[in-house]
Amino acid sequence: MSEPAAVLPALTVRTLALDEIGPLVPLLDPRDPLLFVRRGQGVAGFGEAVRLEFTGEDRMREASAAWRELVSLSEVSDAVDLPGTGLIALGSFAFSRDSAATSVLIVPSVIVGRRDGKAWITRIVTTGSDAPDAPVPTPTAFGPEYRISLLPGAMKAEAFTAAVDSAIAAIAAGTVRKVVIARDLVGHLPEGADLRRVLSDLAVGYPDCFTYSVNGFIGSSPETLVRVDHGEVSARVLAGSIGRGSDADSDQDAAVALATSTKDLDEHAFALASVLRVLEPHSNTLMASELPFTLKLPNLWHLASDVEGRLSDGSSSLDLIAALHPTAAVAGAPTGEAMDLIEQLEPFDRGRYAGPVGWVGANGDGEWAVALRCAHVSSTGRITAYAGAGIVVGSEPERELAETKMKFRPIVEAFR
Ligand SMILES: C=C(O[C@H]1C=CC=C(C(=O)O)[C@@H]1O)C(=O)O
Repeated sequence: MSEPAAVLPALTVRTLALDEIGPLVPLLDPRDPLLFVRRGQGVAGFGEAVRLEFTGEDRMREASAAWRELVSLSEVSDAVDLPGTGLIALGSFAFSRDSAATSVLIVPSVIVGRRDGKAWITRIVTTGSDAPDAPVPTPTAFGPEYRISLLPGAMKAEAFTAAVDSAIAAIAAGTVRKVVIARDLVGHLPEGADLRRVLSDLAVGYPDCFTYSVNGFIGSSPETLVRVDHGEVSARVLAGSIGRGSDADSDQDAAVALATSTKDLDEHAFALASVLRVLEPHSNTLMASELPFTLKLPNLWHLASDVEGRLSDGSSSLDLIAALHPTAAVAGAPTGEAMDLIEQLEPFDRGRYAGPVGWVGANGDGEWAVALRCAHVSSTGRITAYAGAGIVVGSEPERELAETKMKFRPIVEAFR
C-alpha cells in the first residue's frame, strides 16, 4: 500500500438531502470522472479527500484493513441513511496479483448520489479544516464530439484463436476444466476529450449494467461480484453468452439455444460453483436458483444466476471481494491453474479488466461489479479495451472470437 495506515487522516463527513439533481453524468469532471451508477441510481464523486493505493497479492485484504482504520478515524453525520450515503470510497482493483496496474480506493471530497427517489450530497474534509462548504456540483455542457476507432492491440484475432486452441488443448490434457481468454483493442483519446460522452452513451445504452469510471478505467458491467446491504449478501453470476437475434423469432431461438447448450451450462456451472464455494462459509442461508436464467442485454444474452443470503460473520464487502476474486467467470477452474494459463496465453497485463470495481461504505456495505465491457484510458490518452470468453470442452475458437466482438460492442460504440 502506498499510504501506510499511520498517516491516514481523520475525516469529517456530512451527508445532507438534496432536491432532485437530474442526471449525474453532466455533473462530472470531464477528464477524470468518478462514477458508479445503474438505472440512474448510484454515486458521482468530485475531487479526492483520500487516495489509497495497493498492489500485489494482498491488495484487497490490505484495502479492507486500511478502510476499517480510516473509518475508525472518521466522524460521520448522515441525514439520509441510504446505501452510498455517509463516508464511502470508490475503488477498482487489478485482476492479477502480478499486475503493474495500481489498485485504488478513492474517497472523493464531494459525493452526489441518488437512490430510491432521494438525492444527497456528502462533503468530506480533513477534520479541523475550516474550508467553506464545497458547492453543489452543477451540470456543464459536454465538450466537442469525437469519434475513435478501437483497433486490435497486443493480441490480434489470429493470436486469440490460437490461444483458444491452446486452451482447448490444456482442457483436453486435464490441466484446467475452464479458462477465460481475453483480447485487447487499442486507440487514442484526443487531448482534452470529454470522457462524459462515453459514460453517457454507456449509461443510456446499457441501463441495467453498472456504468463506472474510476481513475481512468471506464465501462458498463452486467455482473455483480457482490453486494452487501445491512447483513444481506447477493451476487449475480454471469457466464455463457450468445448474440441477440436479428428479429423477434431468431432472438427467441438464440435465448433457447443458450439455455439448452451443454457447453454454456457447463461454463456457467463453474462460475456459479466458484461463487457459492466462497460465500458459503460467510452465510448459512445462501440460495441460488436451480437453473440459470437468460439475461437480455442490448448486445447479447447471458446465462445468469442470482445468489442471495444473510451474512453470518459480519464480513465487509471488501472482505468478500478479496475472497471471491477471481471467480471462474473471469479466470477459470481450478483457479490457480487457470490464472497460470492466462499468464502464459495472453500477451498483455489485464490491468483492472475483470477485477472488482465499485464502492464501499463506512459500515462495510457496498456494491462491487466485475469490471467487464471496459477500457482503461491512460494519462497520455492511450485507450485499451478488453473482452474475453470462457473456454470449456466444446468451445470453438471462431465462435469465441465472435463472442468477444459482441462483448466489445458497448465500449467500441461508446467511443465511436
Ligand atoms: C470475460 C467476460 O465475460 C464473462 C462474463 C459473462 C459471460 C462470459 C462468457 O460467456 O464467456 C464471461 O465469463 C468479458 O466480458 O470480457
